[in-house]
Amino acid sequence: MPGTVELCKMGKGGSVAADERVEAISNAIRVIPNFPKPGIQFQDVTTILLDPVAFKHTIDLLTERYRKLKVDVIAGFEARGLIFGAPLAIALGCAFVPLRKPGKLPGATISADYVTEYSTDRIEMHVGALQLGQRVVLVDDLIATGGTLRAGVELVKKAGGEVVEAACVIELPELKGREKLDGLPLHVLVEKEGI
Ligand SMILES: O=P(O)(O)OC[C@H]1O[C@H](OP(=O)(O)OP(=O)(O)O)[C@H](O)[C@@H]1O
Ligand SMILES: Nc1ncnc2[nH]cnc12
Repeated sequence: MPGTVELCKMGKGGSVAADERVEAISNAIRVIPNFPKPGIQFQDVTTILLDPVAFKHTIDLLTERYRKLKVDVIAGFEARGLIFGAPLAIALGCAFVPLRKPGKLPGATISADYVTEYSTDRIEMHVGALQLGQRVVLVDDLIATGGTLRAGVELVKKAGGEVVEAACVIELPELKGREKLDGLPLHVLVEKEGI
């Protein structure tokens, strides 16, 4: 997979080199053509979850990166960002804030609308989930057009937090999502073709 090694120069990490771990993660991702719409190459991360070694490599690589930064909060996007974000927060010993689809959070919320590769949607965050000035890393499984992450940045800013970086397991570079992030650092483990 071109580019994956360069995307993940961690120095000394676990006992397995970072590039080998990235390759194991990349190999564990299943591609489902034409889901949920014709023309979409769906990058299915549920097959990472079936492989405990690849799943652990994913959380370990992200932990090694964010242990070095001062991070107060990991914010993960429903649905698949919750899967990777929550164990990362545990590993870092910091708070986890879920960013959820409309109507799912029971308390008062703030929201931001966005457009993805195949849908229009909204994310919500609980009022009071973030404290003023907290340093936040946004986590999702994948960046495509960048609409979801951009909405996450908007939400964190509305709540008075500071987004330090965004982290995704997968980037679809052809969809140029990075360009929507206005220079926010984006850390990805694997690049894939999405269309
Ligand atoms: O960069 P973007 O174009 O915004 O697309 C990326 C988003 O799309 C997918 O979620 P989806 O909207 O399919 O929701 P789901 O995880 O609930 O299925 C993916 O998990 C990201 O959250
Ligand atoms: N190609 C893709 N695979 C998986 N999730 C996605 N979200 C947006 N585009 C996607």
